[in-house]
Amino acid sequence: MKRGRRTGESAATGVSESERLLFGGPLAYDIGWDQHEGAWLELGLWRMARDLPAMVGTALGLARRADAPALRTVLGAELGRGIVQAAGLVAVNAVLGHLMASGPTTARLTGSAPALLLVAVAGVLGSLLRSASTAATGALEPKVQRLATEQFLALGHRVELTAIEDDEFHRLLDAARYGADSARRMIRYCTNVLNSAVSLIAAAGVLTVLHPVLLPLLVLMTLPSAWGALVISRQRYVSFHSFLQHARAGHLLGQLLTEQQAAAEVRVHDVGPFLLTHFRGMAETSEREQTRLARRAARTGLIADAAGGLAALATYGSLGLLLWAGRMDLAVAGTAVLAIRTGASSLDSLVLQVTELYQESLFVADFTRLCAEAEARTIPAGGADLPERVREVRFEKVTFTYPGGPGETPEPALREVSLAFPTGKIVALVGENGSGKSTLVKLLAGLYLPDEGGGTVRWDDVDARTADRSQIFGRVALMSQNFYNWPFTARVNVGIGRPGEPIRDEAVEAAAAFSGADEVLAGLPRGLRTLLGRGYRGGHQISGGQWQRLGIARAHYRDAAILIVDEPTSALDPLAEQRVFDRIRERATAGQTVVLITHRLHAVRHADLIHVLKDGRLAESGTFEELMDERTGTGDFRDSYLVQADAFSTSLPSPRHPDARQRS
Ligand SMILES: Nc1ncnc2c1ncn2[C@@H]1O[C@H](COP(=O)(O)OP(=O)(O)OP(=O)(O)O)[C@@H](O)[C@H]1O
Repeated sequence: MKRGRRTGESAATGVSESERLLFGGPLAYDIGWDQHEGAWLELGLWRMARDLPAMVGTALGLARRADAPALRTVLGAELGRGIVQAAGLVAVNAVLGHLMASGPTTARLTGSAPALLLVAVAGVLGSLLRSASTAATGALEPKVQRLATEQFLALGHRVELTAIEDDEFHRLLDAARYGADSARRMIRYCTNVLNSAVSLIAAAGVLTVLHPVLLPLLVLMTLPSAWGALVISRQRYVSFHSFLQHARAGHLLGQLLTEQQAAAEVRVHDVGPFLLTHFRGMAETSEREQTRLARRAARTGLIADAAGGLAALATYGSLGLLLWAGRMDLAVAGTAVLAIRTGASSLDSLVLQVTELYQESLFVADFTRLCAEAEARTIPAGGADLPERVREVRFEKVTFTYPGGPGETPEPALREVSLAFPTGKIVALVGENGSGKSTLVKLLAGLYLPDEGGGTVRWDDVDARTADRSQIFGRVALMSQNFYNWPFTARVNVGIGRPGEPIRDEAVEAAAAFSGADEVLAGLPRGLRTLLGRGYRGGHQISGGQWQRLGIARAHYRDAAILIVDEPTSALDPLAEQRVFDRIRERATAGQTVVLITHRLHAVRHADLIHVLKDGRLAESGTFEELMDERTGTGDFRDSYLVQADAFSTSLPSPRHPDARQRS
């Protein structure tokens, strides 16, 4: 029943044509939360009362860690303000008592003077305490946000790669990012709640003394607005979750229109109007949702106001009745009206602040859930030590499957693969697109582990599953197909290969010479200090091949035991490519293991060992000669090699470039 109602809430907006066309289906949907989390979404008074303390505890815990003295100042000042307000109310009561007593006006005025002075002192003290609280809150909030964001980012970068690639985990990451901001806002709401609660207690205390029936009436007056605020808050929260991916996709469309990478195609292919149309399509879906929410909020607000009005009528009616029946003095009734007004506004503000606090706390709960989930999916720290000098890394019947989406049963990307990477050798991995080469080297690099019961990757006798993964990472330099172009200086683009150490310019220059990036550096306006990335002051753009040379330099600078190069030279010109392959051979001679993935089969002639993958299985292994020999090879490698060789078989004029002639 509840599930149906909730699903209906967001389904009401429908799926836009843009979502269907660009993203293949609805992005605003209710999955996950209903099915897995269920009860935590139930926003009711009871649940709020039960969960809120823990959530407030989380925010206050963050605040204490961020700046304990500032937190103490805020709490002390707010508590003080409440007490001062209570004293002020009592003093007002005394003033009214004196003014409405019988006797000459001068005597009544003189009699009320001390109480009046107390009212004034309470006002001044209240202002001082408020400014102390404002200053401390202002200092505390950004620190809490920084701490929460840092915690979020620290967890995010330590989780397994499979978690980062998991759609559900990504949704949680999105929500938790918002939760870090919520932690900041919670501090303000916490102080407001504290303040309203103390002044409410003061007003309630005064009311109870005046007449016991006034207190329940005060509570009755506020219940409808509490209900209204809760319902609206719940609707907003459900909507936020339903629209998380939709909002990200809409943002993406906006970004694509102005992004540098897409800029050329956007203009030449005239993609701009297409993207803009769909941006509007997506935005209109969001607008419909906002309109729907606003209508429901207006309806809920009306009902709450009507009920609140009836309750106010009952309260003031009861006060009138008490006066009429002579059960209350006029002075007491005056104070009662004042206390009811103060109490009602404190209670209103308390309810509003608690509801806001609760709404924020739900996002902080996402943050807490992310922390727990990330903790469970974090790459474990510690483990078995790798041998000082590893003789080989061995794959034994390794099967690996990428996680599938809901309702999918994905096929394994690797099936029972057994092969070895001996130390100090050049090992080539070849095979068709999608045959599993990149997946296999990610297992070698420790980024993925084999399926449960799906074989073992061994570093000599140490199983990668139980090994200290940071040691595996430390042994590997990865120059992957999709290496990252860091939008920093050229120096950092190479030096980030060893991020834990100060960058040494001589080593950076040596690494650049290794990959041919020295020529790139020579052409940069500020050499190593040139910022690589348009869009920032002094930013410089380099070509795809030049980025690749820098990427290879970075992998070399890392100076790891195993150098994995996945299609390292796809963007290099032929001479630069030849130079890189020559240098890679030198590295292997110097004792480094080189794992080379390439589709240019002539480049693997000099490999010590070639593994051929096909449909996620090992098709054959051997030296170039063995694979080319009809008696020892299966033909998988030979056939592909001959197809490529055939393209070059016509006799060509000899090269003019001296380097090329030397090598031929
Ligand atoms: N992150 C991923 N999530 C899910 N499936 C993936 C992921 N990466 C690769 N795959 C799938 O795993 C299979 C093997 O992909 P892989 O990238 O290892 O192939 P490859 O041999 O390196 O291909 P190519 O020569 O085109 O680079 C493919 O079917 C691919 O769709």
